[in-house]
Amino acid sequence: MSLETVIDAKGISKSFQRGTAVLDNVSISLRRGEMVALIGASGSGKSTLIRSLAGLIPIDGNARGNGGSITMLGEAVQKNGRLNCSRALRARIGVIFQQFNLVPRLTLLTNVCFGLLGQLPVLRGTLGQFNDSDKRKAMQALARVGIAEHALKRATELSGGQQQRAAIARSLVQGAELLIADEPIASLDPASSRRVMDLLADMNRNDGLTVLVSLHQVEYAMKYCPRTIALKAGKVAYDGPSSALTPAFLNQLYGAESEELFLPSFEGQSASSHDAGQHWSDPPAVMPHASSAAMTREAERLSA
Ligand SMILES: Nc1ncnc2c1ncn2[C@@H]1O[C@H](COP(=O)(O)OP(=O)(O)OP(=O)(O)O)[C@@H](O)[C@H]1O
Repeated sequence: MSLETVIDAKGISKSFQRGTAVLDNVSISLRRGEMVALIGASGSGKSTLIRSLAGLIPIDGNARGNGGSITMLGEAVQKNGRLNCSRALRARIGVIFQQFNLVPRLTLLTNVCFGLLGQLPVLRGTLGQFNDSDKRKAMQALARVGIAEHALKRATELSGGQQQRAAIARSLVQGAELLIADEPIASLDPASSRRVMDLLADMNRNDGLTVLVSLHQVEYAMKYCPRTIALKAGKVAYDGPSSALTPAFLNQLYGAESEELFLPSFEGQSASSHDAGQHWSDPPAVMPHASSAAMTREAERLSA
């Protein structure tokens, strides 16, 4: 694997209101080819971090000019509160959202063609004039994600899982080198969640895409992502192998959210096993956010 750093965020902070830091001096870096999970309790700052990395919101700056920086694929996205993301750089970064961000009244084919905008002359792109070659690329991407037969349906006619796969197809035609996904499976059922995570893992393995994916469900982080970064109250609380996450640490990370879920199956696992980087011998039956019986069954299936 190349050792090239493709995400480099240094000392970034973000406050929406004066004096309330949602991100507090966060530094993370990802190397090309990694697949990394971003986890944390609700409100810990995962979406804010993803949106900052994608150059969708400005990070905080300060008068001294040393307010943190984000560099992606070797180019500055923002520095000390100033956004500076070029069109060319945006074309190299795919962003996947929980709510898919497709244009509802347009067909899947057209939505996927929008992934080509960064490669087309501005006028043709602005007018949405896609030629046969563009459409062929979009069809190939839709076939890859397994929904080619729905190409001419409007986005609204499809299930959440199918729409998310279309959003992934859009990143495929975009030719993104780096994919940042903000809770892409949060609104999907377990079967659709697996398909989406399988696709991200396939793009990571076979296309060499670097993937940063925020997840509510720790079991998916452990199953799909060799490395996990955990946020707690806007700070990095853990950055290391997913296999070394311990029940004790996760209980602490999720606090009240996981109190009842973790205790019975995680007794005997101590914080020291986390420190020593030991692995769970038996993955837990129930994970944070696994509030329904369906999710419990899913966790068991994934850990089989
Ligand atoms: N545009 C905004 N204006 C004001 N506050 C915001 C804004 N966006 C996020 N916040 C606040 O920032 C904090 C972190 O939100 P964020 O969405 O990043 O958390 P999260 O970890 O992604 O949570 P969840 O898992 O529930 O999606 C929350 O307290 C939220 O209310």
